[in-house]
Amino acid sequence: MPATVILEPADRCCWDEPVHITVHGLTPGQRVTLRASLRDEKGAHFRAHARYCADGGGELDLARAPALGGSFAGLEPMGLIWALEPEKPFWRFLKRDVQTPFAVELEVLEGHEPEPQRVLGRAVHERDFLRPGVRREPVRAGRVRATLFLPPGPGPFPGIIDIFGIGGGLLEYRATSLLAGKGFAVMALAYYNYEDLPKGIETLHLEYFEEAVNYLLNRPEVKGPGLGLLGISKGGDLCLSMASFLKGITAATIINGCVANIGGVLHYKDETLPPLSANRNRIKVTKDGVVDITDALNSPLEGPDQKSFIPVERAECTFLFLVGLDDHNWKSEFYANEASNRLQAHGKEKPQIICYPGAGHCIEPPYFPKCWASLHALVGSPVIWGGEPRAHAMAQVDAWKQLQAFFHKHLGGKEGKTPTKL
Ligand SMILES: CCCCCCCCCC(=O)SCCNC(=O)CCNC(=O)[C@H](O)C(C)(C)COP(=O)(O)OP(=O)(O)OC[C@H]1O[C@@H](n2cnc3c(N)ncnc32)[C@H](O)[C@@H]1OP(=O)(O)O
Repeated sequence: MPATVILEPADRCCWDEPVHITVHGLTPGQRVTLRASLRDEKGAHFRAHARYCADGGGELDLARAPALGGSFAGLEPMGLIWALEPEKPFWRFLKRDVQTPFAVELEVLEGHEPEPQRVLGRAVHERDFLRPGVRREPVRAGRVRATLFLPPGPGPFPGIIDIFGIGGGLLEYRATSLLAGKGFAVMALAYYNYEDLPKGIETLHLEYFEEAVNYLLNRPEVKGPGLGLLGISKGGDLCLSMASFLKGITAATIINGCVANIGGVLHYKDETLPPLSANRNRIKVTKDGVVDITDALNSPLEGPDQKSFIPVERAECTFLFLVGLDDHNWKSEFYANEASNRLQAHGKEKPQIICYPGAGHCIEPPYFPKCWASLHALVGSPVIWGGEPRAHAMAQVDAWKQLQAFFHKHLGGKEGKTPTKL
């Protein structure tokens, strides 16, 4: 008898939302393997599988039945999504075109063998990045190259600028997922390696970011008086520099950022922050032959590298630091603590720091599969990012809630603190 896969919500939902998966029409206690797969926009194939047993009524409910092994084990209703792994080595899960969904194919296969045989049931779940009603507007204003996402309705909405890290380009998936139904006007901002912006990161000017802040604050749909900033990795130190040097910033969330300027020289008016230097002799190679750069950077507390320390004490905004304790890109916890020390030494408010045990560098929106290792544009070879898959997945769900609560609280909107579950 063929099995029926029931999805709730049926057919589609947003990427950051859970889907409830049940299978009907199995025999009591039947052993089955569930397999999920999707193909990204570059054709790379991602797969996950888990072994289950149907209950006495011949039903399998992933919210109640623990996985008995496979890509993960235990009660993990969303495991088939967050445990997706690329077939291609060193490939990172990314969404480039947020206007199209990812289609996740789910198959129910007979038995628990490593290569299961007969397909008993099948369903496709489309996972969207752009909710109905959300407006996507490319921004080409002065020098600013960005994409603005506006919630339905006239607003005004709290405004956020979203900045990614080394690699450049313009990634929109976090801005749009964050925006979707959550009431923020979010502008994903490119700053290099995109259209007519500089190709490299060697020299950046904060005046570019200032232009972006002023642009967003002047939009009639955006509620002032200040903006939120969200940055990961190199995007994190850029947010710290923006908050320290520029006006109009109310709240900043830094995901695994550095308290020093990274990668290239940063200019603002007559001030310059040199990049934190590194010692390539401290780069390690793991037993799998992949590069680990955790120890490569010098300390921003010592010698000439102190000049790269961002003067966070000048910032007038509130900070939230989200830290993966298994970050293998760099020492995110140390940097967050040093930012906190510097702020407090100057009589500023102690920032909120949330540390996630077992989470790596790339803390993405919920259910993004963890990338084990991928090309690092500055290093020129694949590097490991860190993170234990389950802990990393749990951290992503919590971090997502925390940063939204933080922005709602400080930019106006729903008040409230989300207690961390970890
Ligand atoms: C000693 C040094 C110490 C240095 C410390 C440095 C600290 C740096 C702090 C950071 O910022 S860490 C990086 C965090 N960055 C991000 O989270 C941004 C995410 N961006 C990326 O991962 C890449 O930039 C991206 C994969 C999006 C590249 O996008 P592109 O649009 O430029 O890709 P394109 O299609 O032009 O391909 C460029 C290269 O990327 C590769 N690529 C593309 N998509 C990929 C994918 N999905 N996964 C892995 N690799 C990918 C592609 O194969 C190709 O490799 P090759 O140059 O070897 O041919």
